[in-house]
Amino acid sequence: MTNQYVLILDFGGQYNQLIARRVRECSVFCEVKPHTMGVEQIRERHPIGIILTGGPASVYGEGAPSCPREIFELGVPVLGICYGAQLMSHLLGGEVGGVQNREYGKAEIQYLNSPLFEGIEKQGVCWMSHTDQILKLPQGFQATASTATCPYAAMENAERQLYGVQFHPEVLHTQQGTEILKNFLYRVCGAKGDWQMRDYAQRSIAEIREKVGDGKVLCALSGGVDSSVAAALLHRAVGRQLTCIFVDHGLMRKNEGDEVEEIFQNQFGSNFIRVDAQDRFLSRLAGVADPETKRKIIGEEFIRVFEQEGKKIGRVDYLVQGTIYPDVIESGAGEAAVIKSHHNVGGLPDYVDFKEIIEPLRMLFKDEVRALGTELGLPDSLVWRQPFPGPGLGVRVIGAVTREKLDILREADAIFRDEILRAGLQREINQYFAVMTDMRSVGVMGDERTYDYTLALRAVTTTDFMTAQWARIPYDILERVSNRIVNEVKHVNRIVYDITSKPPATIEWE
Ligand SMILES: Nc1ncnc2c1ncn2[C@@H]1O[C@H](COP(=O)(O)OP(=O)(O)OP(=O)(O)O)[C@@H](O)[C@H]1O
Ligand SMILES: O=c1[nH]c(=O)c2[nH+]cn([C@@H]3O[C@H](COP(=O)(O)O)[C@@H](O)[C@H]3O)c2[nH]1
Ligand SMILES: NC(=O)CC[C@H](N)C(=O)O
Ligand SMILES: [Mg+2]
Repeated sequence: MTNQYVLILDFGGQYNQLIARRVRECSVFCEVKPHTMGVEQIRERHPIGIILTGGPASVYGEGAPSCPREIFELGVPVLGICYGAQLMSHLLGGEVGGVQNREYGKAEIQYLNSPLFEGIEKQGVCWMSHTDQILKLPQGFQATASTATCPYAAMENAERQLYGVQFHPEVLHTQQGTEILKNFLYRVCGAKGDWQMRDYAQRSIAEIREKVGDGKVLCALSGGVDSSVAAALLHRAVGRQLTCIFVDHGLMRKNEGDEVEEIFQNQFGSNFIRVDAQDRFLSRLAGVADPETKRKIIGEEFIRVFEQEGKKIGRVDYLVQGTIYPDVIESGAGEAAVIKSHHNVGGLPDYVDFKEIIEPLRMLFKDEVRALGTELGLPDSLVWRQPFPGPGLGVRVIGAVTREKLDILREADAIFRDEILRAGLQREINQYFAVMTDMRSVGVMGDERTYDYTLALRAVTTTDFMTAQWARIPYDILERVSNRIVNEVKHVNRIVYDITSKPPATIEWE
């Protein structure tokens, strides 16, 4: 494991994991670490470059997060982004202050000569998100970019290899952002591009082995992409010490439990348990309509089932989950707001009876998890499965969950998925499913009045599931789906198609 290494010091910005992701995209290994890391620890890691992230604080505010001034003396190139650039300026004797024209969103930017901007158009669009800015450059620095309201949109001291940008190159709205980061890595830090997904796999396998030793591990396996990839990693790392556990909570799709059992009972060694926990989940959910409460109940029940089954195997120290980065950020990691409590993060109970939860994919985005799955040799049918949330149909039956509503939803959802498959759209559309609304309306069937449920269809295109577009499914396919559902599924007399993007909506309805 002798990959070149870039250290990202975290000051609490919203886009920090995106920085890490872009660096990985440039084939360079990196880690995000707290800004409190000491200089000695930093030195020991021999970084080829250091990136200081953005963050919500003001450098001159009380208790503002900082980093040791010595990192600018290590002879290692440093790139400060937004707060990171302001901090660099502040620590090196420049001046930072609030300005009237806070810049938020896209801005026209003019780039000057700099290794960071080599090979890119001098006029471009960047993404800004700040209320403070650098008012006076530290000694030895010069401005290398500007916008209408921000004269020091970039600064550098090329001799000392210190660079700062006020804008966010990691956000795709910054047209040449990836190029700029690449320039920092390759032209300034001397990166060779010696990192690949394969290295991520090897590194995590080694780390898992070291942590687990000869202990036993229980892997929560849903049959979905994330947990399959996590299980594959674990199986490589600890072989027969691994048991995979699949919980049928009664909120699975049509035939899903049997399909998962069939695929996985011999996939990662033969230690596979299927638990029928339908009654306990459904009875705890009875009459509960609030989405967050439902999610928390499901999150807790999952853990209690894992604990119980763990005890049956003997002493199990580690629980593995296929948690990925969007689950973490939406559940309100660090400074971020809670959007919804993913069952495996924000929905976890306070007390969990395992020594540790291992989440080897916690920092990865969905498309990176897929790449890793392919790297580990998982079949395409698994790697490209559409995601299915842990709380399952529990968050797709709006309001209180009943067996009747679940049954209706299962049938309708199966028809929708079947038609998408028949139309060959399953790769193009990244997630598609039916939602059982909590609403009934009047219809007419066979000359008779009906008063039945409204069912919604949801389909989106996305790469990272953090933002999404509603899918433009051809009308004739929608029509066929609608006809089939109303004809084949009792108690549904109206179908609607969800045409909202994320944001402002989310992909799931609850
Ligand atoms: N029915 C289940 N039985 C056991 N574990 C589960 C179940 N559902 C979810 N989990 C656990 O919760 C984690 C998060 O669920 P999530 O749906 O995000 O991931 P996934 O099912 O592995 O992948 P995908 O996003 O493709 O559905 C899973 O990785 C798995 O560890
Ligand atoms: O395992 C999960 N546990 C959850 O609690 C959960 N909630 C949403 N999702 C999935 O996450 C992606 C983004 O969904 P939202 O736009 O609805 O937040 C979509 O792919 C959702 O299906 C979940 N997955
Ligand atoms: N995005 C950022 O890093 C913001 C930095 C600082 N809080 C500002 O408002 O200017
Ligand atoms: Mg899932």
